Amino acid sequence: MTTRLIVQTREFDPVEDLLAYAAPDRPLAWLRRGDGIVAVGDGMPAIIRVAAGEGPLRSAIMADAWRELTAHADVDDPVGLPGTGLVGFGALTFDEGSGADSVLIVPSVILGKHQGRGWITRIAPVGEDLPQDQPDATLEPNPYGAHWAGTVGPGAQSPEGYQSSVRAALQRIGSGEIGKVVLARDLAGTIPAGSDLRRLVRALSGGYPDTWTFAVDGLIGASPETLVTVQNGGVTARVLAGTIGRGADADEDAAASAHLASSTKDIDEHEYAVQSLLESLRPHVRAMASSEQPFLLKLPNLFHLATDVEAELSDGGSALDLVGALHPTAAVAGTPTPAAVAAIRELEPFDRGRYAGPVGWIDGNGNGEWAIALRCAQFVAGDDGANIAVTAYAGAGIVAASDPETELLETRVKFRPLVDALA
Ligand SMILES: C=C(O[C@H]1C=CC=C(C(=O)O)[C@@H]1O)C(=O)O
Repeated sequence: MTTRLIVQTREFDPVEDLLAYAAPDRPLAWLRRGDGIVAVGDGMPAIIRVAAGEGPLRSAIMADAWRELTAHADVDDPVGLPGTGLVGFGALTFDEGSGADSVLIVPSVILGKHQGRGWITRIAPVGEDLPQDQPDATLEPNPYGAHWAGTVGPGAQSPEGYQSSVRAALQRIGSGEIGKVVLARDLAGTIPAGSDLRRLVRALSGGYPDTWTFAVDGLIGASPETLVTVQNGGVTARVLAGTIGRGADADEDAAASAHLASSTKDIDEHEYAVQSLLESLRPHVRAMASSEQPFLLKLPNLFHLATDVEAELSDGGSALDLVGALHPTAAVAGTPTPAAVAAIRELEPFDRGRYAGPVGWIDGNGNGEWAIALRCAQFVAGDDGANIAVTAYAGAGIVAASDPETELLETRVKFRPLVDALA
């Protein structure tokens, strides 16, 4: 049966710290430089959950279910910005064969902020009171819980195992089977039961302001890479591939960035990622433009080669339709895609779950912002007060000129934001 929702958005004095209103144990948030959207409390009038085993259709099932939900929603939204009205927060698995499920969550209250404007959206099933009309309705910030620390160590893939997998990938590249493959490794550990996960979200968004910080169904991270953004017919994407760690001082830093900018290995790796995005995006857009040369994106822990792409949507698709068309790019899979995904299945001894999958939000007009879930960890609450399990992931693009030890070090640098924030 179709869920029918009633949705009301109103202007609201911009809130300084959106996260302070989120649920401590299961925050639902999308933040960049203090702007973004956050679910208040943990009410969820609708969840679209696509179970493992739906294969390549999972994003299409989700996009269709979202169209159905929006078509039957009664929306009162005089604010009319991207991210107002009906909004769902989503996280999809990287691999269509993953044992994890993909979700799109509609919260009952959303606080948003964009360039000095604030709003509040309230959502309820038709026939029920909107949240502000319920007897115990309040909108109070939740004080942050006590500081906590976690421990993480090697997961299913050890550092030595990772280097062996890189060597095996290099053989496949040498035989011509693949041109590029992105191989990841995992770290596993625990954090105390009852930890206020907003502390982690806050540390990531404060420490890495140029990233998109997300928290969706226990997947928490700060990604520097968008998969696709749709805003009133305009489409943008930021492609990243090619990485070097920051130097210890200004001279080392300048040398590192100069090395990256002229490294043919990294430029090749980057080009695979750009081409895969452009090819997949082209059928859905017009006036596609991207810079000839990548620029250097400077993050606190590393430099990336980056290319921004802009276009105009030509087929009326939603942000989720584009997510389905673009994922997985060669920034997280490789080239050619089917052979790279097959190599990942064979060479990584774990299920990526939602790591390197699409994470973001969509609104009732099809606008949305979707990142690639990088620099992240999946948190799973334990039963009966047991510790919360954490699995973190980081990968690196392997091309013909890759060196196993350098790639291992690169994953270490990519783990740093999360590992530091957990310590
Ligand atoms: C696969 C990851 O990063 C990708 C995104 C940017 C740069 C990358 C690289 O230089 O290898 C990767 O393609 C990761 O962070 O886990």
